[in-house]
Amino acid sequence: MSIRLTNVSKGFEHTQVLSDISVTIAPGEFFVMVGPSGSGKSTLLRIIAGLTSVTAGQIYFDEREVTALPPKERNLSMVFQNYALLPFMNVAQNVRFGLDNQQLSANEKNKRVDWALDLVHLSGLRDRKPKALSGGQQQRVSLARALAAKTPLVLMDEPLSNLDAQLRAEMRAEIIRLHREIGMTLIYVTHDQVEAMTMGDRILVLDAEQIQQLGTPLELYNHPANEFVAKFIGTPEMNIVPITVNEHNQFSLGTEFAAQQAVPVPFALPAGHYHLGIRPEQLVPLAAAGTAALPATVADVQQLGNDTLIFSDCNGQQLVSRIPQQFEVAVGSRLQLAVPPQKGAWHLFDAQTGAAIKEGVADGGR
Ligand SMILES: Nc1ncnc2c1ncn2[C@@H]1O[C@H](COP(=O)(O)OP(=O)(O)OP(=O)(O)O)[C@@H](O)[C@H]1O
Repeated sequence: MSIRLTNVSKGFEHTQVLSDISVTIAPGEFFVMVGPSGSGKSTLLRIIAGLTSVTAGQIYFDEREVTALPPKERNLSMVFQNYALLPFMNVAQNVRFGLDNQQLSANEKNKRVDWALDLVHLSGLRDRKPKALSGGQQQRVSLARALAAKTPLVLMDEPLSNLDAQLRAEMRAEIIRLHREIGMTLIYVTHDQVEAMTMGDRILVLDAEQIQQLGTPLELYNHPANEFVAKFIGTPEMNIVPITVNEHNQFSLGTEFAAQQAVPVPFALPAGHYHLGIRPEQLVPLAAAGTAALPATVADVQQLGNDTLIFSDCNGQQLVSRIPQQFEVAVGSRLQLAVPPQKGAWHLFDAQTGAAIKEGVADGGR
């Protein structure tokens, strides 16, 4: 089922939450909506479900307008963060309960329950009550209940946020598998950018009432539309620092040109003030002092086992580097951070608006 929102806005009494949201979701897509707390992700999902009305705009399912339809007429199912299981029913009864709205024979309902429990690997626990299940198992029951209805659209609102890290990773893989097997349209809300990056065909980043960017995970990572997306996607977050470029194509960190810190820009960049974004993995120390390097002082080191994070100070700007190995360096020592020579590692943003500078400058006038 395809989903289309046109100019959807939503305000509550004292707050505007969504303004003019337009988006089309393709049939069978795994579509993730991500954003910080309070950005309106759940509100947008509830609008699609029919649980919250819009202030303006229209919603279409397969080109049929559903804006005014109640949830039970929209042919969808939902999975919530808190599982929403009924404590006095066992696992099989909870799954069957999700079929109550459907005109199916008792035999067909039994088959659906068996099928859904099998899908989530819970057939052996069908007689247990929810309180005798782990958090991950309870979440599996709520998944089974949503899947048993075989609706062409499934909505999930932070379904994994009550689980510990290991279970979360397991359930992530499980949901990806279920989506692949069943092929329903899946709209998934999370505030966790790792979930968004690893699960979604496309990601919609929501903030300040607006769509900040819509694209595939790697489009967002490699070409963030603005500083908000650049910082939101990726861990540790992208370094974004003010730079000043002079007429000799040299730059220094900071809002004023510092001649003693000047480093050549590896491509033509008009003089001016910018915000420069560099991913931590693209800002690694040079073995020896080089011409295109930023001198920095190590402020902190975090050994993660497989990676080392180095936090440093360069001309008053805080920077973080990620080195994909164990790396010994003392706090207080001096480092030369190599300026990445490839243009793709440079993310330039407008110093006032934070919008990515795409044409003519960062891409060298392509
Ligand atoms: N029924 C309501 N009445 C008034 N304000 C509401 C209502 N529901 C949500 N809001 C407000 O709308 C804004 C967005 O809430 P929403 O739950 O959609 O955000 P979210 O991005 O899902 O956040 P979180 O990640 O914290 O769940 C918040 O400021 C919230 O206080």
